[in-house]
Amino acid sequence: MKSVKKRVIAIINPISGIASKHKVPALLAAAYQDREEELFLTYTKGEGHAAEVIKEAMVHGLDSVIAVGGDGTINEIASALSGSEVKLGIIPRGSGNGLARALGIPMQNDAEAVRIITEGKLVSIDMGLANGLPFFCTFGVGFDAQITKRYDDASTRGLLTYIKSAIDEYISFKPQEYKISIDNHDIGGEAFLITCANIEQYGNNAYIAPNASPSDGLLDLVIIRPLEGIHAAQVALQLFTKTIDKNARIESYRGSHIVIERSAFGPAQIDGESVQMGKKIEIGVRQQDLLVYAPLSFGEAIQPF
Ligand SMILES: Nc1ncnc2c1ncn2[C@@H]1O[C@H](COP(=O)(O)OP(=O)(O)OP(=O)(O)O)[C@@H](O)[C@H]1O
Repeated sequence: MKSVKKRVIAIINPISGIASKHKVPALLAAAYQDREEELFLTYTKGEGHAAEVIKEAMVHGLDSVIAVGGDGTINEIASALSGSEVKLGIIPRGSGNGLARALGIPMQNDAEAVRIITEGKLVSIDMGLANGLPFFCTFGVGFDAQITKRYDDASTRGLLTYIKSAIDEYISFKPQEYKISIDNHDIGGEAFLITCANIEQYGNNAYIAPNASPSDGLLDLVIIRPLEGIHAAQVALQLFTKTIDKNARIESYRGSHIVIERSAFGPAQIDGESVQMGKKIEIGVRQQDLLVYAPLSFGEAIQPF
């Protein structure tokens, strides 16, 4: 009897990030040449295309999907795979690459990223939902949502464009009043930024929730109160030194049901993509809803040296 080969699809976003992708197809073809899986490759044509490709492929049977892109590409793919047995592999090619970094997938070593997919371990991660929209990294309103909107509207991509968007936004940004609750505990007040984090970072090693776990069935709620001058500079530094939790002006909570209410409809960010959302946003989490390939060392305690 002829055995049916397992099917793997690599989905490449041609516009994500700034690093070249032209060597990725040959690298994948070589890696899968002698394996029992059959490799297919496709380039996304725009928003929503990755999900269509997966829907169609699932009808014919699908073992895994390799995302070649950033957190937006991964969000579309992971949303389509969540709750299924189909596994996700990542070759980081975004601007921020938050999920890949949080899992310990290297940024500039494609051979190793591929080896993690073919020989790494599977981990099961949570999926957050903000008014029903899935996220795997972070969801936020306030300053992070405004920067994301600016970045999405910019004509260039990459870290420098992101930094410019942040500085331009900081000059005109006005904090808002919010009603917030987490697991029925009311918080509220004025905030510069509110982030619900499934993973520790936004991407680019900007650690907004240094102790977040992607698999605990909980989200870390981080509230940054209005900041000025030196305090803003201090937070920016602590974001990149993974010490934001040491700042007394920053509040952190952990839970599984968060409600954010604001005065008007406006921007939000979901895994670094800008969306518009209503006044009331309900955020929940589905525990361990997505299977992802990670390095064998993922999850092991890092020994101080
Ligand atoms: N061919 C295409 N043309 C334009 N946009 C596309 C195309 N294919 C996919 N997209 C969209 O590109 C967006 C950005 O992709 P992605 O988030 O992966 O990159 P990034 O923003 O550079 O990285 P990161 O999210 O890690 O910062 C996604 O929302 C996706 O829907």
